[in-house]
Amino acid sequence: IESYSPVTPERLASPEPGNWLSIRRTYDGQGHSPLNQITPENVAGLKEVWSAPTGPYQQMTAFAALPADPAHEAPVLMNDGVMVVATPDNQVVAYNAADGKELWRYAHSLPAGLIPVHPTNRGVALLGDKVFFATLDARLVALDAKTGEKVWDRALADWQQGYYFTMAPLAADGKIMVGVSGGEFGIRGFVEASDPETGESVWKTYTIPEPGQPGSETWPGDAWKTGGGPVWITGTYDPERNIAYWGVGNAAPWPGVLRPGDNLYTASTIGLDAETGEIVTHFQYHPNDTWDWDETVPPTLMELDGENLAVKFARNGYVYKLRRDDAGSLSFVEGTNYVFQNAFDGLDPETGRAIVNEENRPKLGERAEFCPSAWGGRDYPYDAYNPDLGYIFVPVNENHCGAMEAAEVEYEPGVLFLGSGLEMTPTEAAKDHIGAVQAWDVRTMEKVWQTNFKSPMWGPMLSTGGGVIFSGGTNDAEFRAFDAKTGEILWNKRLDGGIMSPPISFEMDGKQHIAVLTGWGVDGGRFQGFIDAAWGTETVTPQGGTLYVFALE
Ligand SMILES: O=C(O)c1cc(C(=O)O)c2c(n1)C(=O)C(=O)c1cc(C(=O)O)[nH]c1-2
Ligand SMILES: [Ca+2]
Repeated sequence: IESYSPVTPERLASPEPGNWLSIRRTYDGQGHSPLNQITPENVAGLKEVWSAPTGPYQQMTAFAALPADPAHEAPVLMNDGVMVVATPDNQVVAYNAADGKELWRYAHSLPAGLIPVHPTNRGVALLGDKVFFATLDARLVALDAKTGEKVWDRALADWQQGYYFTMAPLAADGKIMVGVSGGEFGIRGFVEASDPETGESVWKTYTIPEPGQPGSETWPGDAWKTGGGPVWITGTYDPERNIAYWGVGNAAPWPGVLRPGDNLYTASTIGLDAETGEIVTHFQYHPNDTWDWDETVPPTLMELDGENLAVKFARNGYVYKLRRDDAGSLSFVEGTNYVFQNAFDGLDPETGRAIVNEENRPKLGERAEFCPSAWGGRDYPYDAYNPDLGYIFVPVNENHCGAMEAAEVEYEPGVLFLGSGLEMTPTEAAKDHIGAVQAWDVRTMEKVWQTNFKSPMWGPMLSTGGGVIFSGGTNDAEFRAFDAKTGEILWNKRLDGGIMSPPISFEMDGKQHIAVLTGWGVDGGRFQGFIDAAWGTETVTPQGGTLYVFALE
């Protein structure tokens, strides 16, 4: 690449309307493009401009206990005509946005014996003249953005002990931050910041406190050492207060009865001082997680009517409106369930603490049923926020329940540390629909519309200034445009594979474009597998693996 526009901190904090420089475009996680040429009136005229296969996968061993196909979950980033994307098998590819021509490709070599439980990658971070990505063998890699050549590469944890990376790094405050996966292996989760030039560690903050640290009193004995708390979705960031908000996943092993206590900071949002890594605020969605409800998606940040807010659709089936005070501390405003949920009796109206229904809580040697299942009201796929409307759009799955029966389990490094089986059963109402997109008005915290799909919904959302939202996510490989105000489907096109990656919007030659990647698998595929098993059906969704670009003619 001859001319590459360096990605400055200023550009990351305030990207040009025509570019998409970080995975949700802006640090607040809104997934919103201000471009407004594509409108409800003209979106039906959207046509493919070009498409490019991301190429064959490197060989990866399948996870025999719970097989899954690799899935594209990375958005393509757009920087002044250069597009960069990461593939599920840890390749990074740069394309010319004008014609889809491949500019360079980097293939990270994965060690023999690696068995990815979640074979995916959620994208790269751009900073300066480098591209950063985090690998399934727990390394952080820096590439030269002009050539794709490796600049440095460092192991942040030991993959043989069950640590791995699936998230896109966060480039903020002159650092590259990344959180670690491995909640199903009894890891001790962390977020680590590295120096972009040298790769050296700047700070490392564990999500599970050790004895003596605040929150350690919420863990019995040595349980903190293997307590889980993975962080596998990129944090949102408030540049003004220099706080990054990260979501912390499930506690390990799964059944809460094996580790009595609140188990901070599992199933929480934590706010880290980007300078030091210090935990400056936290909000726990449910104490003593026992449902594998990773709360890893960070809250979406917005300023509305002069208030700094954070809205979180939790995997536990409740939506939370939180306030961020002048120091960036989180406090509960209100919350309600957005799908049917019978694990809680409600939320404490003052604190937002979940009031757990003890009857449905998994116990030792006794099967307990709960709704929604472990995959929750929503899983990984991002919501998006339209600041003009004050609406937030969230992909959900409902009408499915789970069950667990707790059993004692011995920790062994690098071996699944679950303490329960995993069940998922669609309910009678699932015959009508499982997946849906919901729109909520953040002012009133009321649902404005809901558009249902018979299929599960595993598609991250894109919001645009023209009042059109885009997503895939269903097992029929359709890519759709919806009216942001009503939820009406305005346009749809079947692509070469199911879509689990976030669509983006960018400008080229004065024209608004939409780009998205196909690539179906990981937990959306597993979830479909459980439905097929319950109903005796066989759903085949093409795998895809192609980058598509669309524009009006
Ligand atoms: O505990 C963990 O470390 C961990 C990691 C991941 C991941 O890194 O993708 C997922 C999950 N858990 C998980 O529970 C889950 O439902 C899930 C879905 C997906 C996906 O890509 O669709 N990843 C993950
Ligand atoms: Ca998990």
